Amino acid sequence: MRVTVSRKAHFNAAHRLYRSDWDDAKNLDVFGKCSYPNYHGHNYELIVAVTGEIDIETGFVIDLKILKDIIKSEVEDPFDHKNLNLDVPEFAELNPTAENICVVIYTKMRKKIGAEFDIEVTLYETPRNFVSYSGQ
Ligand SMILES: Nc1nc2c(c(=O)[nH]1)N=C([C@H](O)[C@H](O)COP(=O)(O)OP(=O)(O)OP(=O)(O)O)CN2
Ligand SMILES: [Zn+2]
Repeated sequence: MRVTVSRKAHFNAAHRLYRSDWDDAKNLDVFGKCSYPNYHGHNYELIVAVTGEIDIETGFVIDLKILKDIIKSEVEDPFDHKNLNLDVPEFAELNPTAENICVVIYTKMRKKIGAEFDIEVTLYETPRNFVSYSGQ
């Protein structure tokens, strides 16, 4: 019997969507207002879902305190109140779209959470725009 345990988190961050090998006009055409040169912010909402067997002794799939601490150290501390393009090394050469941010977070989670667990990361960039990744 596999059960899913989820933890919500949030971070505020600035970004700009653009490709340095495109001129400003093409960036504006493709990425719209998210390509504006002076950056802009989003209130990102994150859900990390961990699926596994319930431990007979504890009744836990995973201790939510452990999940909370992993999300804090891997996502909140490095991303919150940062400029993703300038401050976060993973996005130095990677466009910080919601899709790419979601995959980066999944990869960081995957390194910290045991292989016996399945993980799904859902990232809301706005209340109506969200993406999910589960390593497929
Ligand atoms: N596939 C993607 N498309 C877009 C992304 C993305 O990351 N992946 N990002 C953006 C913008 O950064 C942003 O998410 C869109 O902002 P906005 O249009 O303001 O979104 P809203 O939900 O506020 O828009 P409403 O029209 O009010 O619903 C664009 N595309
Ligand atoms: Zn944006």
